Amino acid sequence: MTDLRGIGASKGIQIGKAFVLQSPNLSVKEYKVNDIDEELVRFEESINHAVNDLEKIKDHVEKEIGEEHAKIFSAHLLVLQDPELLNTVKDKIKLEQMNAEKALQDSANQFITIFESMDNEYMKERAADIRDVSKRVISYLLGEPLVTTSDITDEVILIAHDLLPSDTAQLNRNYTKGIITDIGGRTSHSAIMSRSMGIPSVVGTTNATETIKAGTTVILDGQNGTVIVEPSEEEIEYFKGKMEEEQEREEQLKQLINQPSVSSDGHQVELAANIGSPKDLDTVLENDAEGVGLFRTEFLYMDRDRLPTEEEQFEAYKEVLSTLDDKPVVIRTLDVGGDKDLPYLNLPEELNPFLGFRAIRLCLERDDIFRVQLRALLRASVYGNLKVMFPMVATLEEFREAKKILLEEKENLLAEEIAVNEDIEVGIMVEIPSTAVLADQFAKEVDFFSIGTNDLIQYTLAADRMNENVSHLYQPYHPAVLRLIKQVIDAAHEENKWTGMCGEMAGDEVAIPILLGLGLDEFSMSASTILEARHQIRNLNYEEIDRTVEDILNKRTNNEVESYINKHFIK
Ligand SMILES: C=C(OP(=O)(O)O)C(=O)O
Ligand SMILES: [Mg+2]
Repeated sequence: MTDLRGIGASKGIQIGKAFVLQSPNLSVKEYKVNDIDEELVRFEESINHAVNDLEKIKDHVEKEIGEEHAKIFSAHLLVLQDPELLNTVKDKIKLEQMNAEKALQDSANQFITIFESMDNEYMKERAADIRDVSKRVISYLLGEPLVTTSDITDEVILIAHDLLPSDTAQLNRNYTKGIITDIGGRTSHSAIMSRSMGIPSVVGTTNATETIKAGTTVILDGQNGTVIVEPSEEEIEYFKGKMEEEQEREEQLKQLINQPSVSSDGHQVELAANIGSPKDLDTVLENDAEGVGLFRTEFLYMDRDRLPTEEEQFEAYKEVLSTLDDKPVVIRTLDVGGDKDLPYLNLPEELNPFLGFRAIRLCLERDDIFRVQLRALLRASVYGNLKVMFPMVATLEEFREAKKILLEEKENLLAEEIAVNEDIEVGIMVEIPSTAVLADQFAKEVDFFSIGTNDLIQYTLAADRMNENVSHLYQPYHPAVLRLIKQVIDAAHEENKWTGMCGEMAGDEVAIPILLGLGLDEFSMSASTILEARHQIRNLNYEEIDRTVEDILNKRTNNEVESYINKHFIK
Protein backbone atom coordinates (compact mmCIF):
# COMPACT_ATOMS: atom_id res chain seq x y z
CA MET A 1 0.00 0.00 0.00
CA THR A 2 1.34 3.43 -0.93
CA ASP A 3 -0.18 6.75 -0.07
CA LEU A 4 0.26 9.80 -2.25
CA ARG A 5 -0.36 13.33 -1.21
CA GLY A 6 -1.39 16.10 -3.56
CA ILE A 7 -3.70 19.05 -3.70
CA GLY A 8 -7.42 18.35 -3.39
CA ALA A 9 -8.72 20.04 -6.54
CA SER A 10 -12.27 18.75 -6.89
CA LYS A 11 -14.00 17.25 -3.90
CA GLY A 12 -15.52 13.81 -3.69
CA ILE A 13 -14.30 10.28 -3.01
CA GLN A 14 -13.86 7.66 -5.69
CA ILE A 15 -12.63 4.07 -5.70
CA GLY A 16 -11.64 2.46 -8.98
CA LYS A 17 -9.04 0.93 -11.28
CA ALA A 18 -6.23 3.14 -12.54
CA PHE A 19 -5.98 4.11 -16.21
CA VAL A 20 -2.52 5.59 -16.75
CA LEU A 21 -2.11 8.15 -19.50
CA GLN A 22 1.58 8.23 -20.30
CA SER A 23 3.50 9.81 -23.15
CA PRO A 24 5.73 7.12 -24.65
CA ASN A 25 9.31 7.83 -25.65
CA LEU A 26 9.08 8.44 -29.39
CA SER A 27 12.71 9.18 -30.18
CA VAL A 28 13.60 7.69 -33.56
CA LYS A 29 16.92 6.08 -34.54
CA GLU A 30 18.08 5.48 -38.11
CA TYR A 31 19.21 2.04 -39.33
CA LYS A 32 19.53 0.20 -42.65
CA VAL A 33 16.90 -2.43 -43.40
CA ASN A 34 17.77 -5.65 -45.24
CA ASP A 35 14.27 -6.79 -46.17
CA ILE A 36 12.66 -3.86 -47.96
CA ASP A 37 9.34 -5.64 -48.61
CA GLU A 38 8.99 -6.51 -44.95
CA GLU A 39 9.67 -2.89 -43.98
CA LEU A 40 7.01 -1.68 -46.43
CA VAL A 41 4.51 -4.10 -44.85
CA ARG A 42 5.46 -2.86 -41.37
CA PHE A 43 4.80 0.67 -42.55
CA GLU A 44 1.40 -0.26 -44.06
CA GLU A 45 0.36 -2.04 -40.88
CA SER A 46 1.20 0.93 -38.70
CA ILE A 47 -0.79 3.18 -41.01
CA ASN A 48 -3.77 0.81 -40.66
CA HIS A 49 -3.52 0.86 -36.86
CA ALA A 50 -3.44 4.65 -36.90
CA VAL A 51 -6.47 4.78 -39.23
CA ASN A 52 -8.37 2.48 -36.85
CA ASP A 53 -7.49 4.68 -33.87
CA LEU A 54 -8.51 7.87 -35.62
CA GLU A 55 -11.81 6.46 -36.82
CA LYS A 56 -12.62 5.38 -33.26
CA ILE A 57 -11.71 8.77 -31.84
CA LYS A 58 -13.65 10.57 -34.57
CA ASP A 59 -16.82 8.53 -33.85
CA HIS A 60 -16.44 9.11 -30.14
CA VAL A 61 -15.92 12.87 -30.46
CA GLU A 62 -18.82 13.11 -32.94
CA LYS A 63 -21.16 11.42 -30.47
CA GLU A 64 -19.94 12.98 -27.25
CA ILE A 65 -18.88 16.46 -28.28
CA GLY A 66 -20.26 17.29 -31.68
CA GLU A 67 -19.53 17.03 -35.38
CA GLU A 68 -17.68 20.30 -35.53
CA HIS A 69 -14.97 19.05 -33.18
CA ALA A 70 -14.66 15.76 -35.04
CA LYS A 71 -13.61 17.49 -38.26
CA ILE A 72 -10.01 17.67 -37.18
CA PHE A 73 -9.86 13.88 -37.09
CA SER A 74 -11.26 13.68 -40.63
CA ALA A 75 -8.39 15.94 -41.66
CA HIS A 76 -5.96 13.61 -39.89
CA LEU A 77 -7.40 10.63 -41.74
CA LEU A 78 -6.85 12.45 -45.04
CA VAL A 79 -3.16 12.83 -44.22
CA LEU A 80 -2.91 9.05 -43.94
CA GLN A 81 -4.26 8.71 -47.49
CA ASP A 82 -2.08 11.40 -49.00
CA PRO A 83 -0.10 9.72 -51.82
CA GLU A 84 2.55 12.42 -51.86
CA LEU A 85 3.52 11.85 -48.25
CA LEU A 86 3.15 8.07 -48.40
CA ASN A 87 5.19 7.75 -51.60
CA THR A 88 7.98 9.93 -50.24
CA VAL A 89 8.24 7.59 -47.25
CA LYS A 90 8.12 4.45 -49.41
CA ASP A 91 10.79 5.83 -51.75
CA LYS A 92 13.11 6.44 -48.81
CA ILE A 93 12.56 2.86 -47.63
CA LYS A 94 13.12 1.43 -51.11
CA LEU A 95 15.94 3.62 -52.41
CA GLU A 96 17.84 4.37 -49.21
CA GLN A 97 17.01 1.16 -47.30
CA MET A 98 15.94 3.47 -44.51
CA ASN A 99 13.86 2.14 -41.59
CA ALA A 100 10.21 3.16 -41.77
CA GLU A 101 10.07 5.34 -38.64
CA LYS A 102 13.06 7.43 -39.74
CA ALA A 103 11.74 7.61 -43.31
CA LEU A 104 8.39 8.86 -42.03
CA GLN A 105 9.92 11.34 -39.62
CA ASP A 106 12.18 12.82 -42.32
CA SER A 107 9.40 13.00 -44.92
CA ALA A 108 6.94 14.52 -42.45
CA ASN A 109 9.49 17.14 -41.40
CA GLN A 110 10.13 17.97 -45.06
CA PHE A 111 6.41 18.70 -45.63
CA ILE A 112 5.97 20.48 -42.28
CA THR A 113 8.85 22.88 -43.05
CA ILE A 114 7.40 23.73 -46.47
CA PHE A 115 3.82 24.23 -45.20
CA GLU A 116 4.84 26.23 -42.16
CA SER A 117 6.88 28.66 -44.22
CA MET A 118 3.83 29.53 -46.36
CA ASP A 119 1.91 32.63 -45.42
CA ASN A 120 -1.35 30.75 -45.46
CA GLU A 121 -3.36 29.69 -42.40
CA TYR A 122 -4.78 26.63 -44.16
CA MET A 123 -1.33 25.26 -45.04
CA LYS A 124 -0.10 25.94 -41.49
CA GLU A 125 -2.99 23.84 -40.19
CA ARG A 126 -1.98 21.03 -42.56
CA ALA A 127 1.53 21.14 -41.06
CA ALA A 128 0.01 20.64 -37.60
CA ASP A 129 -2.07 17.71 -38.91
CA ILE A 130 0.99 16.01 -40.37
CA ARG A 131 2.89 16.45 -37.10
CA ASP A 132 0.08 14.86 -35.05
CA VAL A 133 -0.58 12.01 -37.42
CA SER A 134 3.04 11.03 -38.01
CA LYS A 135 3.52 10.88 -34.24
CA ARG A 136 0.72 8.34 -34.03
CA VAL A 137 2.14 6.17 -36.85
CA ILE A 138 5.67 6.36 -35.42
CA SER A 139 4.31 5.25 -32.04
CA TYR A 140 3.05 2.04 -33.68
CA LEU A 141 6.31 1.50 -35.58
CA LEU A 142 8.19 1.77 -32.28
CA GLY A 143 5.74 -0.59 -30.56
CA GLU A 144 4.75 2.17 -28.11
CA PRO A 145 1.13 2.94 -29.04
CA LEU A 146 -0.17 6.31 -27.87
CA VAL A 147 -2.77 6.12 -25.15
CA THR A 148 -5.39 8.86 -25.20
CA THR A 149 -8.37 9.68 -23.02
CA SER A 150 -10.64 8.50 -25.82
CA ASP A 151 -9.33 4.94 -25.15
CA ILE A 152 -11.24 4.97 -21.85
CA THR A 153 -14.24 2.72 -22.33
CA ASP A 154 -14.80 1.53 -18.78
CA GLU A 155 -15.16 3.21 -15.39
CA VAL A 156 -11.68 4.25 -14.27
CA ILE A 157 -9.61 6.69 -12.26
CA LEU A 158 -7.48 8.60 -14.76
CA ILE A 159 -3.80 9.05 -13.86
CA ALA A 160 -1.87 11.60 -15.95
CA HIS A 161 1.17 13.81 -15.75
CA ASP A 162 -1.14 16.72 -16.58
CA LEU A 163 -4.30 17.03 -18.67
CA LEU A 164 -4.21 19.13 -21.80
CA PRO A 165 -7.36 20.71 -23.26
CA SER A 166 -7.24 18.12 -26.07
CA ASP A 167 -7.27 15.36 -23.43
CA THR A 168 -10.28 16.86 -21.66
CA ALA A 169 -12.09 17.39 -24.97
CA GLN A 170 -11.97 13.66 -25.68
CA LEU A 171 -12.72 12.60 -22.12
CA ASN A 172 -15.79 10.52 -21.48
CA ARG A 173 -17.41 11.98 -18.38
CA ASN A 174 -19.44 8.87 -17.67
CA TYR A 175 -16.40 6.63 -17.45
CA THR A 176 -13.86 8.96 -15.84
CA LYS A 177 -14.71 8.72 -12.16
CA GLY A 178 -11.67 10.53 -10.82
CA ILE A 179 -8.50 12.30 -11.95
CA ILE A 180 -5.02 12.24 -10.40
CA THR A 181 -2.14 14.26 -11.88
CA ASP A 182 1.57 14.68 -11.20
CA ILE A 183 1.70 18.44 -11.60
CA GLY A 184 -0.51 21.48 -11.12
CA GLY A 185 -2.23 23.40 -8.36
CA ARG A 186 -5.82 24.22 -7.41
CA THR A 187 -6.08 26.73 -10.22
CA SER A 188 -4.34 24.84 -13.04
CA HIS A 189 -6.28 23.85 -16.14
CA SER A 190 -6.83 20.21 -15.12
CA ALA A 191 -8.08 21.27 -11.66
CA ILE A 192 -10.53 23.81 -13.06
CA MET A 193 -11.80 21.38 -15.69
CA SER A 194 -12.30 18.55 -13.20
CA ARG A 195 -14.29 20.85 -10.93
CA SER A 196 -16.48 22.12 -13.73
CA MET A 197 -17.17 18.53 -14.83
CA GLY A 198 -17.86 17.52 -11.21
CA ILE A 199 -15.15 14.82 -11.31
CA PRO A 200 -13.24 14.37 -8.01
CA SER A 201 -9.53 15.06 -8.47
CA VAL A 202 -6.18 15.30 -6.75
CA VAL A 203 -3.47 17.26 -8.60
CA GLY A 204 0.22 17.91 -7.98
CA THR A 205 1.08 14.48 -6.50
CA THR A 206 4.51 14.73 -8.21
CA ASN A 207 4.83 11.05 -9.10
CA ALA A 208 1.42 9.40 -9.55
CA THR A 209 2.22 8.24 -13.10
CA GLU A 210 5.41 6.57 -11.84
CA THR A 211 3.94 5.05 -8.70
CA ILE A 212 0.57 3.81 -9.91
CA LYS A 213 0.49 0.88 -12.32
CA ALA A 214 -2.37 0.56 -14.80
CA GLY A 215 -5.19 -1.57 -13.43
CA THR A 216 -4.38 -1.22 -9.72
CA THR A 217 -7.15 -0.16 -7.37
CA VAL A 218 -6.90 3.37 -6.01
CA ILE A 219 -8.98 5.48 -3.66
CA LEU A 220 -8.89 9.20 -4.18
CA ASP A 221 -10.17 11.80 -1.77
CA GLY A 222 -10.54 15.09 -3.59
CA GLN A 223 -11.32 16.97 -0.40
CA ASN A 224 -8.12 16.12 1.46
CA GLY A 225 -5.90 15.62 -1.58
CA THR A 226 -4.97 12.05 -0.69
CA VAL A 227 -4.62 8.92 -2.80
CA ILE A 228 -4.40 5.37 -1.47
CA VAL A 229 -2.86 2.87 -3.87
CA GLU A 230 -3.86 -0.81 -3.44
CA PRO A 231 -6.05 -0.19 -0.39
CA SER A 232 -6.91 -2.88 2.14
CA GLU A 233 -10.46 -4.31 2.43
CA GLU A 234 -11.01 -2.23 5.57
CA GLU A 235 -9.97 0.95 3.80
CA ILE A 236 -12.32 0.20 0.91
CA GLU A 237 -15.19 -0.40 3.33
CA TYR A 238 -14.42 2.79 5.24
CA PHE A 239 -14.34 4.95 2.10
CA LYS A 240 -17.48 3.34 0.69
CA GLY A 241 -19.22 4.48 3.87
CA LYS A 242 -17.89 8.00 3.32
CA MET A 243 -19.14 7.94 -0.28
CA GLU A 244 -22.62 7.09 0.97
CA GLU A 245 -22.48 9.99 3.42
CA GLU A 246 -21.48 12.29 0.55
CA GLN A 247 -24.43 11.12 -1.53
CA GLU A 248 -26.81 11.80 1.35
CA ARG A 249 -25.34 15.27 1.75
CA GLU A 250 -25.86 15.96 -1.97
CA GLU A 251 -29.48 14.87 -1.68
CA GLN A 252 -30.02 17.24 1.25
CA LEU A 253 -28.45 20.14 -0.63
CA LYS A 254 -30.88 19.63 -3.49
CA GLN A 255 -33.57 21.08 -1.22
CA LEU A 256 -31.89 24.45 -1.72
CA ILE A 257 -32.72 24.49 -5.42
CA ASN A 258 -34.89 27.53 -6.19
CA GLN A 259 -34.11 29.05 -2.78
CA PRO A 260 -32.49 32.49 -2.67
CA SER A 261 -28.82 32.93 -1.75
CA VAL A 262 -29.51 35.09 1.25
CA SER A 263 -27.89 35.36 4.68
CA SER A 264 -29.91 34.58 7.82
CA ASP A 265 -30.52 38.34 8.26
CA GLY A 266 -31.62 39.02 4.70
CA HIS A 267 -28.47 40.11 2.79
CA GLN A 268 -28.80 38.69 -0.71
CA VAL A 269 -25.97 37.85 -3.13
CA GLU A 270 -25.77 36.17 -6.53
CA LEU A 271 -24.23 32.71 -6.90
CA ALA A 272 -23.10 32.14 -10.48
CA ALA A 273 -21.17 29.43 -12.30
CA ASN A 274 -17.83 29.35 -14.11
CA ILE A 275 -17.96 27.47 -17.39
CA GLY A 276 -15.51 26.55 -20.16
CA SER A 277 -17.93 25.53 -22.89
CA PRO A 278 -21.64 24.98 -23.59
CA LYS A 279 -21.04 21.37 -22.51
CA ASP A 280 -21.01 22.60 -18.91
CA LEU A 281 -24.57 23.94 -19.12
CA ASP A 282 -26.21 20.77 -17.75
CA THR A 283 -24.28 21.08 -14.47
CA VAL A 284 -25.10 24.80 -14.37
CA LEU A 285 -28.82 24.09 -14.56
CA GLU A 286 -28.74 21.07 -12.22
CA ASN A 287 -27.07 23.17 -9.53
CA ASP A 288 -29.41 26.12 -9.91
CA ALA A 289 -26.77 28.73 -10.78
CA GLU A 290 -28.20 32.25 -10.81
CA GLY A 291 -26.09 33.16 -13.82
CA VAL A 292 -22.74 32.54 -15.46
CA GLY A 293 -20.08 34.68 -13.82
CA LEU A 294 -17.27 33.56 -16.10
CA PHE A 295 -17.28 31.84 -19.48
CA ARG A 296 -13.62 31.09 -20.19
CA THR A 297 -13.83 31.36 -23.98
CA GLU A 298 -10.22 30.29 -24.54
CA PHE A 299 -11.30 26.66 -24.35
CA LEU A 300 -13.14 27.20 -27.65
CA TYR A 301 -9.74 28.09 -29.10
CA MET A 302 -7.74 25.41 -27.32
CA ASP A 303 -9.52 22.19 -28.23
CA ARG A 304 -8.82 22.52 -31.95
CA ASP A 305 -5.80 23.27 -34.10
CA ARG A 306 -6.97 26.51 -35.69
CA LEU A 307 -8.86 29.62 -34.67
CA PRO A 308 -12.62 29.09 -34.24
CA THR A 309 -14.60 30.99 -36.87
CA GLU A 310 -17.04 33.81 -36.07
CA GLU A 311 -19.91 31.42 -36.81
CA GLU A 312 -18.58 28.68 -34.51
CA GLN A 313 -18.16 31.18 -31.69
CA PHE A 314 -21.55 32.77 -32.32
CA GLU A 315 -23.23 29.35 -31.99
CA ALA A 316 -21.45 28.63 -28.69
CA TYR A 317 -22.28 32.05 -27.18
CA LYS A 318 -25.87 31.91 -28.41
CA GLU A 319 -26.36 28.48 -26.84
CA VAL A 320 -25.11 29.68 -23.46
CA LEU A 321 -27.10 32.93 -23.55
CA SER A 322 -30.36 31.39 -24.65
CA THR A 323 -30.07 28.51 -22.17
CA LEU A 324 -29.58 30.97 -19.32
CA ASP A 325 -32.58 32.96 -20.54
CA ASP A 326 -32.55 36.38 -18.86
CA LYS A 327 -29.99 35.44 -16.19
CA PRO A 328 -26.70 37.34 -16.43
CA VAL A 329 -23.91 35.73 -18.46
CA VAL A 330 -20.42 37.19 -18.22
CA ILE A 331 -18.37 36.15 -21.22
CA ARG A 332 -14.66 36.81 -20.99
CA THR A 333 -12.73 37.55 -24.16
CA LEU A 334 -9.79 35.35 -25.12
CA ASP A 335 -7.34 34.79 -22.26
CA VAL A 336 -4.49 32.74 -23.72
CA GLY A 337 -0.87 32.78 -22.70
CA GLY A 338 0.49 31.86 -19.28
CA ASP A 339 -0.37 28.20 -18.82
CA LYS A 340 -2.87 28.31 -21.70
CA ASP A 341 -1.03 27.85 -24.97
CA LEU A 342 -2.41 28.05 -28.51
CA PRO A 343 0.27 26.15 -30.45
CA TYR A 344 -1.15 27.16 -33.82
CA LEU A 345 -0.48 30.84 -33.16
CA ASN A 346 3.24 30.01 -32.98
CA LEU A 347 3.83 32.55 -30.24
CA PRO A 348 7.46 33.00 -29.24
CA GLU A 349 8.65 31.06 -26.16
CA GLU A 350 8.87 33.37 -23.16
CA LEU A 351 10.97 33.33 -20.03
CA ASN A 352 8.06 34.51 -17.88
CA PRO A 353 4.85 33.50 -19.68
CA PHE A 354 2.58 34.60 -16.80
CA LEU A 355 4.05 38.09 -17.11
CA GLY A 356 4.17 38.04 -20.87
CA PHE A 357 2.28 38.43 -24.07
CA ARG A 358 -1.13 37.12 -23.06
CA ALA A 359 -4.87 37.82 -22.84
CA ILE A 360 -5.85 41.43 -23.63
CA ARG A 361 -2.23 42.27 -24.51
CA LEU A 362 -2.33 39.72 -27.30
CA CYS A 363 -5.85 40.69 -28.40
CA LEU A 364 -4.98 44.37 -28.75
CA GLU A 365 -1.93 43.46 -30.84
CA ARG A 366 -3.79 40.82 -32.91
CA ASP A 367 -7.04 42.72 -33.30
CA ASP A 368 -7.87 40.56 -36.33
CA ILE A 369 -8.48 37.70 -33.85
CA PHE A 370 -10.12 39.98 -31.28
CA ARG A 371 -12.59 41.54 -33.72
CA VAL A 372 -13.88 38.12 -34.85
CA GLN A 373 -14.66 37.24 -31.23
CA LEU A 374 -16.31 40.60 -30.52
CA ARG A 375 -18.52 40.30 -33.59
CA ALA A 376 -19.62 36.82 -32.52
CA LEU A 377 -20.37 38.11 -29.01
CA LEU A 378 -22.30 41.14 -30.23
CA ARG A 379 -24.36 39.04 -32.63
CA ALA A 380 -25.17 36.58 -29.83
CA SER A 381 -26.06 39.42 -27.42
CA VAL A 382 -29.70 39.53 -28.57
CA TYR A 383 -30.27 36.00 -27.23
CA GLY A 384 -29.84 36.79 -23.54
CA ASN A 385 -28.31 38.96 -20.87
CA LEU A 386 -24.70 39.32 -22.05
CA LYS A 387 -21.94 41.10 -20.16
CA VAL A 388 -18.55 41.33 -21.86
CA MET A 389 -15.40 41.13 -19.75
CA PHE A 390 -11.75 41.80 -20.67
CA PRO A 391 -9.03 39.72 -18.95
CA MET A 392 -5.66 40.79 -17.52
CA VAL A 393 -6.26 44.51 -17.77
CA ALA A 394 -3.29 46.35 -16.24
CA THR A 395 -3.90 49.92 -17.40
CA LEU A 396 -6.82 52.18 -18.19
CA GLU A 397 -5.53 52.64 -21.73
CA GLU A 398 -5.93 48.92 -22.35
CA PHE A 399 -9.52 49.02 -21.18
CA ARG A 400 -10.30 52.10 -23.27
CA GLU A 401 -8.70 50.59 -26.38
CA ALA A 402 -10.53 47.26 -25.98
CA LYS A 403 -13.86 49.02 -25.42
CA LYS A 404 -13.23 51.25 -28.45
CA ILE A 405 -12.74 48.19 -30.66
CA LEU A 406 -15.92 46.65 -29.22
CA LEU A 407 -17.90 49.78 -30.06
CA GLU A 408 -16.40 49.91 -33.56
CA GLU A 409 -17.53 46.34 -34.22
CA LYS A 410 -20.96 47.20 -32.85
CA GLU A 411 -21.21 50.10 -35.32
CA ASN A 412 -20.07 47.83 -38.15
CA LEU A 413 -22.78 45.29 -37.34
CA LEU A 414 -25.47 47.94 -37.08
CA ALA A 415 -24.34 49.30 -40.46
CA GLU A 416 -24.83 45.76 -41.82
CA GLU A 417 -28.30 45.82 -40.25
CA ILE A 418 -27.45 43.05 -37.83
CA ALA A 419 -29.21 43.40 -34.47
CA VAL A 420 -27.14 44.01 -31.33
CA ASN A 421 -28.34 44.34 -27.72
CA GLU A 422 -28.08 47.99 -26.68
CA ASP A 423 -27.54 47.32 -22.95
CA ILE A 424 -24.41 45.22 -22.82
CA GLU A 425 -22.38 45.90 -19.69
CA VAL A 426 -18.62 46.01 -20.26
CA GLY A 427 -16.36 45.13 -17.37
CA ILE A 428 -12.91 43.87 -16.50
CA MET A 429 -11.21 41.14 -14.54
CA VAL A 430 -9.26 42.54 -11.60
CA GLU A 431 -6.38 40.11 -11.42
CA ILE A 432 -3.35 42.39 -11.61
CA PRO A 433 -2.41 44.33 -8.45
CA SER A 434 -2.03 47.65 -10.34
CA THR A 435 -5.70 47.48 -11.31
CA ALA A 436 -6.82 46.60 -7.79
CA VAL A 437 -4.83 49.51 -6.38
CA LEU A 438 -6.27 51.90 -8.96
CA ALA A 439 -9.79 50.48 -8.73
CA ASP A 440 -11.28 53.89 -7.85
CA GLN A 441 -10.21 55.25 -11.25
CA PHE A 442 -11.27 52.15 -13.17
CA ALA A 443 -14.66 52.16 -11.40
CA LYS A 444 -15.53 55.45 -13.09
CA GLU A 445 -15.22 53.85 -16.53
CA VAL A 446 -16.14 50.17 -16.29
CA ASP A 447 -19.61 48.75 -15.67
CA PHE A 448 -18.42 46.04 -13.30
CA PHE A 449 -15.42 44.26 -11.84
CA SER A 450 -14.85 40.55 -11.46
CA ILE A 451 -11.93 39.74 -9.20
CA GLY A 452 -9.73 36.98 -10.58
CA THR A 453 -8.06 35.76 -7.43
CA ASN A 454 -6.31 32.85 -9.15
CA ASP A 455 -4.00 35.36 -10.76
CA LEU A 456 -4.33 38.19 -8.24
CA ILE A 457 -2.91 35.95 -5.48
CA GLN A 458 0.02 34.77 -7.60
CA TYR A 459 0.93 38.31 -8.61
CA THR A 460 0.50 39.77 -5.12
CA LEU A 461 2.70 37.16 -3.43
CA ALA A 462 4.93 36.51 -6.48
CA ALA A 463 4.15 32.79 -6.20
CA ASP A 464 3.48 30.88 -9.43
CA ARG A 465 0.01 29.30 -9.23
CA MET A 466 1.28 26.21 -11.09
CA ASN A 467 4.36 25.50 -9.01
CA GLU A 468 3.96 22.97 -6.16
CA ASN A 469 7.27 24.14 -4.66
CA VAL A 470 5.90 27.57 -3.84
CA SER A 471 2.32 26.52 -3.14
CA HIS A 472 2.81 27.39 0.58
CA LEU A 473 3.16 31.02 -0.55
CA TYR A 474 0.01 30.94 -2.63
CA GLN A 475 -2.07 32.34 0.24
CA PRO A 476 -5.69 33.30 -0.51
CA TYR A 477 -6.35 34.71 2.97
CA HIS A 478 -3.17 36.74 3.16
CA PRO A 479 -4.25 40.13 4.57
CA ALA A 480 -2.59 41.87 1.60
CA VAL A 481 -4.87 39.97 -0.77
CA LEU A 482 -7.93 40.67 1.41
CA ARG A 483 -7.16 44.39 1.55
CA LEU A 484 -6.88 44.54 -2.24
CA ILE A 485 -10.24 42.78 -2.53
CA LYS A 486 -11.84 45.23 -0.11
CA GLN A 487 -10.41 48.16 -2.05
CA VAL A 488 -11.94 46.88 -5.29
CA ILE A 489 -15.39 46.23 -3.81
CA ASP A 490 -15.49 49.61 -2.07
CA ALA A 491 -14.35 51.46 -5.21
CA ALA A 492 -17.09 49.83 -7.27
CA HIS A 493 -19.79 50.58 -4.71
CA GLU A 494 -18.67 54.20 -4.51
CA GLU A 495 -19.61 54.47 -8.21
CA ASN A 496 -22.75 52.33 -7.88
CA LYS A 497 -21.18 49.48 -9.81
CA TRP A 498 -21.14 45.82 -8.84
CA THR A 499 -18.22 43.52 -8.06
CA GLY A 500 -18.07 39.79 -8.56
CA MET A 501 -15.35 37.24 -8.05
CA CYS A 502 -14.66 34.43 -10.47
CA GLY A 503 -11.39 33.13 -9.03
CA GLU A 504 -11.54 29.84 -7.12
CA MET A 505 -11.64 31.76 -3.85
CA ALA A 506 -15.29 32.67 -4.46
CA GLY A 507 -16.34 29.07 -3.73
CA ASP A 508 -13.96 28.53 -0.82
CA GLU A 509 -15.58 27.76 2.53
CA VAL A 510 -13.12 29.89 4.54
CA ALA A 511 -13.23 32.81 2.11
CA ILE A 512 -17.01 32.99 1.77
CA PRO A 513 -17.73 34.60 5.19
CA ILE A 514 -15.00 37.20 4.58
CA LEU A 515 -16.22 38.02 1.06
CA LEU A 516 -19.80 38.28 2.29
CA GLY A 517 -18.67 40.68 5.00
CA LEU A 518 -16.70 42.74 2.49
CA GLY A 519 -19.89 43.20 0.47
CA LEU A 520 -19.07 41.10 -2.62
CA ASP A 521 -22.14 41.14 -4.88
CA GLU A 522 -21.60 38.09 -7.06
CA PHE A 523 -19.74 34.84 -6.29
CA SER A 524 -18.87 32.78 -9.37
CA MET A 525 -17.59 29.25 -8.87
CA SER A 526 -17.67 25.77 -10.35
CA ALA A 527 -21.32 24.82 -10.57
CA SER A 528 -20.87 21.77 -8.35
CA THR A 529 -20.08 23.98 -5.31
CA ILE A 530 -23.03 26.37 -5.67
CA LEU A 531 -25.51 24.57 -3.43
CA GLU A 532 -22.89 24.06 -0.72
CA ALA A 533 -22.10 27.81 -0.86
CA ARG A 534 -25.81 28.67 -0.72
CA HIS A 535 -26.19 26.47 2.34
CA GLN A 536 -23.26 28.22 4.03
CA ILE A 537 -24.48 31.74 3.21
CA ARG A 538 -28.00 31.01 4.42
CA ASN A 539 -26.51 30.07 7.78
CA LEU A 540 -24.30 33.16 8.12
CA ASN A 541 -25.31 36.44 9.72
CA TYR A 542 -24.22 39.37 7.55
CA GLU A 543 -24.41 41.99 10.33
CA GLU A 544 -22.22 39.88 12.58
CA ILE A 545 -19.49 39.47 9.96
CA ASP A 546 -19.77 43.08 8.90
CA ARG A 547 -18.88 44.02 12.47
CA THR A 548 -15.77 41.79 12.54
CA VAL A 549 -14.47 42.30 9.02
CA GLU A 550 -12.23 45.19 10.11
CA ASP A 551 -10.57 42.87 12.66
CA ILE A 552 -10.05 40.23 10.01
CA LEU A 553 -8.30 42.73 7.72
CA ASN A 554 -6.01 43.66 10.62
CA LYS A 555 -4.76 40.11 11.09
CA ARG A 556 -1.11 39.65 10.20
CA THR A 557 -0.92 36.35 8.38
CA ASN A 558 -2.87 33.94 6.20
CA ASN A 559 -2.95 31.42 9.06
CA GLU A 560 -4.28 33.93 11.57
CA VAL A 561 -7.17 34.75 9.24
CA GLU A 562 -7.87 31.09 8.52
CA SER A 563 -7.93 30.10 12.22
CA TYR A 564 -10.15 33.05 13.07
CA ILE A 565 -12.71 32.16 10.41
CA ASN A 566 -12.62 28.49 11.33
CA LYS A 567 -13.21 29.34 14.97
CA HIS A 568 -15.99 31.88 14.52
CA PHE A 569 -17.79 31.17 11.26
CA ILE A 570 -17.40 27.51 10.32
CA LYS A 571 -19.51 24.99 12.13
C1 LIG B 1 -10.67 33.43 -12.93
C2 LIG B 1 -9.42 33.69 -13.23
O1 LIG B 1 -8.93 33.47 -14.47
P1 LIG B 1 -8.12 32.17 -14.93
O2 LIG B 1 -8.17 31.17 -13.81
O3 LIG B 1 -8.78 31.70 -16.16
O4 LIG B 1 -6.75 32.74 -15.14
C3 LIG B 1 -8.48 34.18 -12.22
O5 LIG B 1 -7.34 34.54 -12.54
O6 LIG B 1 -8.89 34.19 -11.04
MG1 LIG C 1 -6.81 34.85 -14.61
